[in-house]
Amino acid sequence: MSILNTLSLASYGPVIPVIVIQRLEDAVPLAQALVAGGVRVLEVTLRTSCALQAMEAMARAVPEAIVGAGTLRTVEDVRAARNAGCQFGVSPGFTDAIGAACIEQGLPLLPGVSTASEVMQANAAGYSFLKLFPAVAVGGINLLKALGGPFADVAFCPTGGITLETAPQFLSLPNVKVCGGSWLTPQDAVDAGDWARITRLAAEAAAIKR
Ligand SMILES: O=C(O)C(=O)C[C@H](O)[C@H](O)COP(=O)(O)O
Repeated sequence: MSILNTLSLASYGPVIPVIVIQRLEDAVPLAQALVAGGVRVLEVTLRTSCALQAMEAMARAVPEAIVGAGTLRTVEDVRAARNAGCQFGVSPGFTDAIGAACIEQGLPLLPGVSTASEVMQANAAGYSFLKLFPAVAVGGINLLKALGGPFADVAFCPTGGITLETAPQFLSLPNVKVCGGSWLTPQDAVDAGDWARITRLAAEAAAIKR
């Protein structure tokens, strides 16, 4: 399945889990656990050395999963994510180089921004669905409401500091289509192979009303 634009990712559910894979062998059971809980869009951060292999393994073994690469920081990261078969990319911030590389290589990008100037820079490069990162630290709900004035046509995926309890407040804003968060995949649960707990966390997140 190919995703035409990143905004369509929001149609799969209210939360995109931000995943850090430390051990390659955890990748497939973790993806299976999230999908079993009703969460299909998975952002795997490029923060670890096995991340690219983890994405490939998830995409191959769990066809219901829509696997994307997070933490894209360079043009090389974009190329690597594309080669690993990722269906979308997410960057913590925005540069014209990342924006252009994703368009050139056909990788739908959810670029990160945290200021009005960065929103304008991303818009100028053709992006109007943006990750607000780190969402809570840069102003959270108040910032999103304020950005909704001048940027009424821009949609956001706030990520950074959001929890199961606070996600509904974010999702009630007209310019928030989906939230990102790492709370669905706590490191201690992954380390312990507690996939049932991750399925429960995924099911709770998938059930959030928006
Ligand atoms: O690694 C990346 O690419 C990031 O952009 C950072 C993550 O999106 C946030 O760290 C998730 O935030 P928490 O849900 O507060 O853990």
